[in-house]
Amino acid sequence: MAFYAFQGFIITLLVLLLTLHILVKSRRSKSSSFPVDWPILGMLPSLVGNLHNLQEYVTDVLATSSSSLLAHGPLASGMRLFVTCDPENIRHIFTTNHANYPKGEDFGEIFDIMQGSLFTVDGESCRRQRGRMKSILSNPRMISLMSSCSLEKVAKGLVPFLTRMATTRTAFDLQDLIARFAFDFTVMPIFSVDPGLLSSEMPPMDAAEAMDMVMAVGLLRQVMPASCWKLMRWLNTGPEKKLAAGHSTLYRFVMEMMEKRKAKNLDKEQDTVDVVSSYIHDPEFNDDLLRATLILYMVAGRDTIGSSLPWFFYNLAKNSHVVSAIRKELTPVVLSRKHAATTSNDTNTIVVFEPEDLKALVYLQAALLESLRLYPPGPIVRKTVLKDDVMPSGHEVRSGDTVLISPYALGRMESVWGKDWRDYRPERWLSDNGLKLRYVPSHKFLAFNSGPRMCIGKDIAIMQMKIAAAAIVWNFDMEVLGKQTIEPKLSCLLQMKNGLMVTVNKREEIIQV
Ligand code: HEM
Repeated sequence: MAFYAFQGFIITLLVLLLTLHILVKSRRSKSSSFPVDWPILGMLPSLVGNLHNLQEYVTDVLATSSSSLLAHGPLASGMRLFVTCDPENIRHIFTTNHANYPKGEDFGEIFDIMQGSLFTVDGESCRRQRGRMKSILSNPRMISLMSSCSLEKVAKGLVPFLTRMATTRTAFDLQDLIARFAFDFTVMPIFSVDPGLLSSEMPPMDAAEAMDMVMAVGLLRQVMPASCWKLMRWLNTGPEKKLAAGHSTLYRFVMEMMEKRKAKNLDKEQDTVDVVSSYIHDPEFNDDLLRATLILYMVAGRDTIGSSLPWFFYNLAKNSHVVSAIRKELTPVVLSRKHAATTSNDTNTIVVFEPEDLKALVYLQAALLESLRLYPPGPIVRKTVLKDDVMPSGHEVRSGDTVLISPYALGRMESVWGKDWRDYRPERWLSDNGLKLRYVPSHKFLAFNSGPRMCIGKDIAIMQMKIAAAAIVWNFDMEVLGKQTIEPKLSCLLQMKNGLMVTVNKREEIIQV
């Protein structure tokens, strides 16, 4: 037994060293021309060699493999991967035969900070926790609280900051700003406490950075043989060491928020509506499960919206006609407000839009969805195979195989979106007369997942993004600085590796009445 453990350790070590060697070489050469499956080492060298460019690499490989392929891990690892972005396979995996494709037990190990919460479980536990979250997130008072938190942060945080940057003509990192904004408005309805990342002091973002670390190391843990990352965790080295520090930071953050919430004596009040109040008296949610669930709420809202909006503004910066079309759609809302107002006829003041103003705006929604097509916050989804099965594409998968589905590649397949898939074109989401949103099935547009594990917060998310997008687009002109390399970071979250430096100008003479 000890001999086999030692042998396993040596093989893992060798694979690790070889992998690091290839990584260093490929960083120097910037090459992405490895074959997918190597003898003995399987797909590991090509994966590691293309880590700097992973999403594009997976997209290229899938585009040249009829949207699906089987690959192998190193010989000793027994790892088999099925990678796909074929809509028919996606429908099969997420809906028709979804019981055969759970997240799997190792998913809970990979995202151990949320272990036991809905994010990591399947089966009965998933059914119960999902039902609970659905009822919390469909409560009109919760929806209204979440919208008002975003609105407050737009009016009191985002807009004053942008006005300052416009007045002083200062360039800033939009991704950093949105990260602060999304962190605050996500945490507020969970704990009834404003963490204040988007305030004039711009405090350090330790907890937000720890969440980024969970997602970055989460990706490495998904593509590496488990023995590799577990060895690094045991040795407390490399990314695993940083992750351990990130976990401590997040635990501390949740504890601090709970203390601040407690000091407000909210649990004595009957009508408290925050997320904590929905769980705190439930004996099923012991301290660990409660903490994991609260972190899941933070991840679900902050990570997704925080990484979507920078890509949205990046797309707008390259497509000024879309900016004009959004402003055209917003104009009647502003005019009707102006006509309703009796005291002011100043057309140049800042306008912040209420959820009711924005519900019916289909072009703005289409522009957001089109950005999510090209830049889905979760670029890779992982499932495991329970029983041997045959995919609609004809590929055979075996019990224990890992399935990787790429929403990033799916949004870029010519076979799904046509020859103009590269173009950012909100019109593809609209009916011919432009008045209604077109129905696009979720197995062709996977940004919000598909089937029984579909995102529960989709409508809330769209509203929160509309609130921020409308205020920024209406009140400011934005320009992306030249000479930046805009590319995805290596993470489960599609963030920009180097941020997004922009300048803004306050719009003048917005409406000629
Ligand atoms: C742009 C915004 C958003 C996108 C693109 C998005 C996307 C997704 C995706 C892809 C999943 C599946 C994750 C997985 O199973 O691994 C998911 C699940 C989930 N989302 Fe969202 N989400 C967004 C915003 C939100 C917001 C604002 C909330 C809460 C207010 C939310 C709540 C949830 C919950 C609770 C789940 C877990 C469902 C389950 O595991 O069964 N999401 N979301």
